[in-house]
Amino acid sequence: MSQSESFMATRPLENIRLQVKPSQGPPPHSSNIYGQNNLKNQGIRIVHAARPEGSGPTNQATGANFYLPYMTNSLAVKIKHTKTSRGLGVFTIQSFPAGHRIVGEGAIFSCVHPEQVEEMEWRRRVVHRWRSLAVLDQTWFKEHFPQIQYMPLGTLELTPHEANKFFCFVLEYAFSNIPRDRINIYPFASHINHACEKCANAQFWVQAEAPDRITVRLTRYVRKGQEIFINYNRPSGNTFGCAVCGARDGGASRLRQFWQGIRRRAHGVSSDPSELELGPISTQPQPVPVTGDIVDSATTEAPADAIHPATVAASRDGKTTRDVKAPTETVTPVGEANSTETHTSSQQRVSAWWASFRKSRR
Ligand SMILES: C[S@@+](CC[C@H](N)C(=O)[O-])C[C@H]1O[C@@H](n2cnc3c(N)ncnc32)[C@H](O)[C@@H]1O
Repeated sequence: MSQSESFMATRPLENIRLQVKPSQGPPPHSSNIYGQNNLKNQGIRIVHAARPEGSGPTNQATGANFYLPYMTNSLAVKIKHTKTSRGLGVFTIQSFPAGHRIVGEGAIFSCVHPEQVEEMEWRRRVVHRWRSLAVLDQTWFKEHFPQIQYMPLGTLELTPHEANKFFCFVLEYAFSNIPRDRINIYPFASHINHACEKCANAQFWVQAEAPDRITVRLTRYVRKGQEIFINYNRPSGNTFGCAVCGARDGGASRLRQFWQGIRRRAHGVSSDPSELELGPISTQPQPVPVTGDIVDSATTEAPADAIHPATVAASRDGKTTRDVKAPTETVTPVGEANSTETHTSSQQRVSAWWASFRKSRR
């Protein structure tokens, strides 16, 4: 037996985890996570890279015969590090007016909605979905989302740790489609960070029908280099606050409101929502969330062909409640209730004392 044969005999191929070297840079037809596109300077925008003839489609959502939809927005926005705990974010490459459609793109990863199947079955399908991606797609996905850099390439089994991290990633980055049967991850939209309703400078819609394309529109004028924010609109709130004013879902103290005002002005945002320069989409029906961590901002009034907001987050047992109000920035000043109570009781004490004083004088 030759040396290589003995190696194969003792270590069957399926038990060997491939040692994948870091790539030497993005493939020439794609952009890296910073939105740099080699072809951009030549004025060429590659939307889809064709699959080799005869190979099956990668994208289950669209059934289209292409590898991942590559950067379609690299001339309008770029992904870069926010230099904060938020990690990456989406920034404009030039100034845009309110109402501008800043992102319009197809999903790069699509799988069954967690509400549709049992948890274990959902997990199984998500892993299967990853393993069935072409290696080129997996590589691109990993380069684009640093959170999944640890994922093995090809059809290798995931370790329980890798699988768990991947589930969390999918739930954190995916948007639900409107029938709530699929969730999708998008190249740019899934990198947009959260801000409260007042501070978000964009809104998002997911197309009503397959292929679940997402559209992000600006709700106000955005200067070159500013970060794009959408409101995740999760009824159960986020573990993080608004990226601009720091407001937590569900309210802020008066002091926090004061700082919110200052920070908003520093970001060029009017503190009075009525003064905001709103784009045409502000006339769309307001988002309606669902209970649990899963947010679907679809409204019953939306036209049949409307595209509208829908985000998926962590929980999988949320039920749809279409009349729940979106979390608003209702502010309960700290200590106000107590001070009112104190004020009332001291008034009562004074009048009681006055009554007894008058009685004693009689
Ligand atoms: C859909 S991803 C957004 C892109 C992400 N920042 C990245 O690095 O790729 C959602 C994650 O971004 C982070 N994030 C989004 N908005 C945030 C905010 N306002 N403050 C802090 N972290 C935020 C949270 O970690 C959240 O789980």
